Amino acid sequence: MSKRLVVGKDDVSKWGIALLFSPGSDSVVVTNGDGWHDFKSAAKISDGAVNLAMTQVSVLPKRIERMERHDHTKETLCPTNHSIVLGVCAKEFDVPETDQCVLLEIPCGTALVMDKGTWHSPCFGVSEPTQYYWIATSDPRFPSEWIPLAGGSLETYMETESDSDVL
Ligand SMILES: NC(=O)N[C@@H](O)C(=O)O
Repeated sequence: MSKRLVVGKDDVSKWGIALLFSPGSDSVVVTNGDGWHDFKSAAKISDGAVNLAMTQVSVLPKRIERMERHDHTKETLCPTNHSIVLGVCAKEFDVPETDQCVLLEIPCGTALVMDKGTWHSPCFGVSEPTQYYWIATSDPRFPSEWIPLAGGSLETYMETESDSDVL
């Protein structure tokens, strides 16, 4: 069974940066008002105009067969009401290699800003079907291509023991 790393808790710097929307996190700037708390990313999540998308997904277990990547844009993944999991492979690889892939869990209250070129699968719900937002520059000059994993598919499981509450 592939171990999952948890965004906001574990080191995910091979694939991007974690945003932890919580007081005391270096990844955000906090502003407080009467009945509200802002947690704004300390760094820009993009260097260009972006699109906002929502993807509706089923629950684990899922077998990940293919990944895509974008050399022209970072991509930010934001869970809504349930934690999500995806497979990633570092940008140094020409194709996604199964034995170099890692499963990342993105708990509610966090987001993952993937580096340009990071191989990634879609996300799936850890314990429920859910939906997540993603933010990236969509550019018809760079169409997305889903590439088969070299080395066979990646199995994902519902692992309740690692479902994380990082806030
Ligand atoms: N489904 C999903 O997450 N897609 C995105 O990663 C994308 O870049 O298309």
